[in-house]
Amino acid sequence: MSLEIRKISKSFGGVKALDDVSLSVETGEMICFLGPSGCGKTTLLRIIAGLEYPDGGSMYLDGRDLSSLPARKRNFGVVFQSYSLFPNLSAAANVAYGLECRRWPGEKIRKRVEEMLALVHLGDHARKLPHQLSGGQQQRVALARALAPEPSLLLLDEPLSALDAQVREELQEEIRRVQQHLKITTIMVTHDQEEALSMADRVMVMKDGTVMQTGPPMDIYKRPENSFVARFIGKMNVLPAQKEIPFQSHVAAEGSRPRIIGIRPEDVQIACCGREEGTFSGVVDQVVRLGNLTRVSLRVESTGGREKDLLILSELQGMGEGLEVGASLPLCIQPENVRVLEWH
Ligand SMILES: Nc1ncnc2c1ncn2[C@@H]1O[C@H](COP(=O)(O)OP(=O)(O)OP(=O)(O)O)[C@@H](O)[C@H]1O
Repeated sequence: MSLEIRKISKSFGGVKALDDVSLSVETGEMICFLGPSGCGKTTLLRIIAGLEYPDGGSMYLDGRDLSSLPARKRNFGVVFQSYSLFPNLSAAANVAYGLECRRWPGEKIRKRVEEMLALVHLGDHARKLPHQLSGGQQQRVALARALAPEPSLLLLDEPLSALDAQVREELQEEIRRVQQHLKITTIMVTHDQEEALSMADRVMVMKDGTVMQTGPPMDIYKRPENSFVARFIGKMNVLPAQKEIPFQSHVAAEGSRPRIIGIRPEDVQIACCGREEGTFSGVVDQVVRLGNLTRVSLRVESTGGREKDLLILSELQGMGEGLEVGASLPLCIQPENVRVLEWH
C-alpha cells in the first residue's frame, strides 16, 4: 500500500521533534529514515504506527485518512530494536499469537506460522523458546511475527542495532530479500548510513526534525544537496568556494554563487588527467593504509596567497605503495565531480 505523509509536526515541551515533514512512499517501496540521534526519526515512525499523535499534519494509506484510526486497527507490522518476544512462548507460538488475536482459524494459523518461519529460515527452530535462540534468530522470529498477519505496512525501528556486525549484515540481506519477495511497503529507522544505503529504495536524511534530502541511495551519495548530507553519508571534502582555490573554475561553470563545494575523496585523483583545468598539486600530509584502500591527506597551496593552505582528502584503491609524507604530487579533479552545496 502507498503512504502519504503531509506536513507532520510534533513537539515535546519546548523541543520540536518534527517540523513539517512530508513524504510519499510508493506501494512495495522500502524507505529508510536516516539521521543522527535525536533527529526525530523514531518519533515519525511512532506517529505512522499510531503510537504517538502529531500536533499537526495528516497521513493517508492508499488515500485513506489515518488520523482517526487507532494503532490496533492500522494492521501494521512493527519490529523494534529489542526483540520483544514473549519469553514463555516458543518461536511458533510467538508468530501465532497475533493471528490468534485476529481469530484466524487453527489450520490457517498452523500453515501461516510454518510458512513464515520457513521464510526467515527458522523452520527447524519452531519449538524453541526465545532464550534458546541467538539474537539474530530472535529478530528473525520478530520479523516473522510482524509479517504473519499480512500487514499493510512493515515498520522497523533500528531492528539490527543490538546485533554484532556479521549477523547484522546477514539480516540486512535477509530483510531486504523478504521485503522484495512479499513486495511489502516498508519503512526502517536507522542511524547507520551503510545500512540505509545498502537496503533502501530511497533514503530520507533527517536533521533536527526536518528533512534534509530524500532520494535513491546513489543520488544521496553522488548528489548531496547540502553540507549536512554530504558529511553524514560517507566522507566528503567540504571546502569554501573562493577564488584562491585552484579548482574554483569548476564551480564558476555551474553559474551560481556558492559558498561551499563538496568533493568525494575518491574523486580527488593522484595523477595527471591530461587536462589543464582542475589540475594542481598537493603535498602529502598523512597516509592511512586500510588494506584495500588508502586515505591520503594533502596540503594544497592556495593560489591567491591570502588564504590558508587547504587540506584535501583523497582515497585510492590498494595499498598506496610509494606514497610518502612530504612528497609533492599532481592532483586532478574532474569538473563533474565538484558539487555545489547549501550550507546546513
Ligand atoms: N516522549 C518524549 N518526551 C520528550 N521528548 C521526547 C520524547 N520522544 C522524543 N523526544 C525528543 O524528541 C527529539 C526526537 O527524538 P527521536 O527519538 O524521534 O529521535 P531519533 O532520531 O529517533 O533518535 P535516536 O536515534 O536517539 O532514537 C529528541 O530531542 C528527543 O529527546
